[in-house]
Amino acid sequence: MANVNNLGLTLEQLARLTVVDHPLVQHKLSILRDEQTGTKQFRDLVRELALFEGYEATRDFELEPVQVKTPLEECTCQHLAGKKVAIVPILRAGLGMVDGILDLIPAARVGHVGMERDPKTHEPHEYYCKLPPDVEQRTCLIVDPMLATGGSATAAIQYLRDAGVRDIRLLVLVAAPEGVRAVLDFDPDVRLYTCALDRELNGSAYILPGLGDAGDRIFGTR
Ligand SMILES: O=P(O)(O)OC[C@H]1O[C@H](OP(=O)(O)OP(=O)(O)O)[C@H](O)[C@@H]1O
Ligand SMILES: O=c1cc[nH]c(=O)[nH]1
Ligand SMILES: [Mg+2]
Repeated sequence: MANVNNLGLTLEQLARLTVVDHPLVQHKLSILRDEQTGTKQFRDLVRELALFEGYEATRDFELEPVQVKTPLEECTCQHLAGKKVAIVPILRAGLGMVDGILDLIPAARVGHVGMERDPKTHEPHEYYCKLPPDVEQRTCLIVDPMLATGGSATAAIQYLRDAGVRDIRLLVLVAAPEGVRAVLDFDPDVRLYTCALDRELNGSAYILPGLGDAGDRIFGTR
């Protein structure tokens, strides 16, 4: 696995990278990587890991005081200060992470960005995009289990920037060093969350050790 200190990132870029290394996350990720893990369990784990990661990626959401009357007395509590959120899965594999985040933020809107990598050039091709009409007022959580070359993620970030979105956070489960550098170099403000920093890409731009093709494993299309 890669070490966060050996990625050649600047201190400013390091501050925008979070590796979610909670023991439960690492345990679930090990099962996800296992080639013996079947479609149903794989899909369940992607959803659960997205929930854990969403918890970390929303840690700085602002609160405001609210008065609550318990059965015993009134007290001042905190509730979310009305932050509006959009979840933006990169199709297909990103769809697997949507429900886990919706479990945390049920009022979030969902936009879709359809990208497919060309198997030879590894360049992403956009085939579908649909965002909520007020997306520029929302914090956007782009979700995709895999960050390999970074081509798909940077194209999705550019699409959201063109739509006027200011607060963009990219949530992936497994990242290659190449993809981490590409994303943090590409956009000076995006924040990146990953559960694992893997070693490298192979000649077909698949992540090593990785978990194979996330889309095929989620949807059983291999
Ligand atoms: O960082 P990159 O080099 O762009 O690679 C990562 C992308 O590749 C995979 O999608 P894929 O194109 O296989 O589409 P799918 O989700 O429909 O399987 C993955 O889910 C990412 O979107
Ligand atoms: O390892 C990889 C790279 C891209 N897409 C995947 O699904 N897996
Ligand atoms: Mg795929």
